[in-house]
Amino acid sequence: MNITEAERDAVYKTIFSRRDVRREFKSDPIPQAVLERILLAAHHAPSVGFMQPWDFITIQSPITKSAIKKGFLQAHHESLEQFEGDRQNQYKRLKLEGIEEAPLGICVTCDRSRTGPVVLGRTTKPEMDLFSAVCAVQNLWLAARAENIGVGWVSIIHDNVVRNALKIPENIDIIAYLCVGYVDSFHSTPDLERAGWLPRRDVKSAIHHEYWQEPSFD
Ligand SMILES: Cc1cc2c(cc1C)N(C[C@H](O)[C@H](O)[C@H](O)COP(=O)(O)O)c1[nH]c(=O)[nH]c(=O)c1N2
Repeated sequence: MNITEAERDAVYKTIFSRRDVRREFKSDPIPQAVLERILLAAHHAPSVGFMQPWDFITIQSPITKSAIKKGFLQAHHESLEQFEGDRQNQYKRLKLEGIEEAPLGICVTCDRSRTGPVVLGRTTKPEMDLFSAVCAVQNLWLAARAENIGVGWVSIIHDNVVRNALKIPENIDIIAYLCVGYVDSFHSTPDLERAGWLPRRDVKSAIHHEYWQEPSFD
């Protein structure tokens, strides 16, 4: 099955216009059929040894969201201390989550023992199962963008807060807490770039030929 030019262009359009969304979520619920398509796309991510270690917890309850938000605020406060001077002031002004505004939360987890202790492809790099779950997050993010749904990843929160709020057993790893909801539009550049936090690197500085070279940033 060949991909047509129009289909190829749609894939690139989706990739380049995907954004991390933290604000401007609309309260419209996500129809069940749409959510199922997005989660099916996530479930079709590549995984080491085909172990499919992920699970997806959907969160709609305001009480649960409020517990997550509380955890974010605590971790956000701690993070603030890591920056100094102007950078700290700039950090303070950033909006870094949409936990309560987004109609839906999705927590992606990883069961590292899902298919037993020995996994094809994980024997020399044990973290490959975690990376597989991140591949599921990326599929989810892109599928959501194709549905005109925004996704924001919140990692400024301690695992134990998410674990307690969502009753996640100790043997399950927490990969991502995602805020999910419709938005009217997607910004053409990342929020952090627009806020002057960091610019996008020139792709040329990321591509090396034959061997590693110190990237130049000019
Ligand atoms: C693993 C991981 C973890 C986080 C993020 C991303 C990833 C990959 N990002 C989003 C991040 O800031 C964003 O992707 C970059 O700024 C680039 O912007 P776009 O995603 O292209 O819009 C993110 N954003 C945010 O506001 N709060 C957060 O806690 C996090 N955490």
